[in-house]
Amino acid sequence: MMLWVGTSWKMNGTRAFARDYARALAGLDVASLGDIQPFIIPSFTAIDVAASELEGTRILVGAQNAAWEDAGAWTGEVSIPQAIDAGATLIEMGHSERREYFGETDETVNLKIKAALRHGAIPLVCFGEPAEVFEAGETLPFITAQINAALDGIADTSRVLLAYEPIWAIGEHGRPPRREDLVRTFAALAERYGDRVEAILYGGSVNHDNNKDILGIPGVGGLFIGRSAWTAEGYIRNLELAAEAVRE
Ligand SMILES: O=C[C@H](O)COP(=O)(O)O
Repeated sequence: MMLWVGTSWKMNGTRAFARDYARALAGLDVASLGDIQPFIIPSFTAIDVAASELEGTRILVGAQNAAWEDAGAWTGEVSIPQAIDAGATLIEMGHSERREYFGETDETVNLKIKAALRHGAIPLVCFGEPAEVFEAGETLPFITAQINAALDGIADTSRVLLAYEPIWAIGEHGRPPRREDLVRTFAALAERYGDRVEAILYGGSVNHDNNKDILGIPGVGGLFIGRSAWTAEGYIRNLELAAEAVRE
C-alpha cells in the first residue's frame, strides 16, 4: 500500500527557501523510499520554483487553497487551472486555519473538490474537530458530518485524499494525539470511507518520535506534516521514518 507523506509550509518561505528545499529533495533517492508518495505544499508564490526543481522526480507539489471557479472577477483568489499552470498537481482545502480565519465551509470544500477533479488535480481535504467536541466524545459524528458534506454529490471520490487533523493537535499550541484515540477514529474512518477514497492521512503534531507509531495504526494512509517538516532535513527524516514503517 502506498503511504502519502507530505508537508504544508503554511505561510512560510521565500522563493529562495523553496529552491533550496526542493533541491535537497530532488537529490534524494526516492526509489529507496519504496511505497511512499511524497508531496510538498508551498505558498502560491513558490509553487513554480519548487515544481521546476522537482521536475522529473516523483515528488508532487501542491497548493494550499484554490478557488472553485475557473476564472473571472474573484479578486485575490487563485483558480485551480492557475495553480496547475504554476506546477501544482494537488490542491489542499478545508484546513482548519482556513475554516477559522477565511470562511471555508463544507460547502466551499465540496465545490473545490468538484473543481479539482474536473481539472485532474488531486484534492487533499482536511477535516477535524475542535477540543470541546473531542472532550465531549463527539468526534465521530462531527467529522463524518464534515466529510459527508464535503463529498456530497460526487460520484467518484477515488482520487480524493482525506486528512484528519484534530484542531487541538495542530500547531505550536497543539498536543500530540494519544494512540488509542487515533486507533478508534481511524477504525471508523477506514470502515466508512476507506474504499471510497485514495487514502486517509493523519495530521497534527506529527514529529520524528511519533511518525512510525502513527503510520502503524490500521487505516492511516499517510501523514500530513507541518512544523517537523519545515526544513528539508526535517521532512527527509520524516520520509525515511515512513519508509522504515512500511518495511517493518
Ligand atoms: O498542515 C499541517 C497541519 O496543520 C499540521 O501542523 P503541525 O504538524 O505543525 O501540527
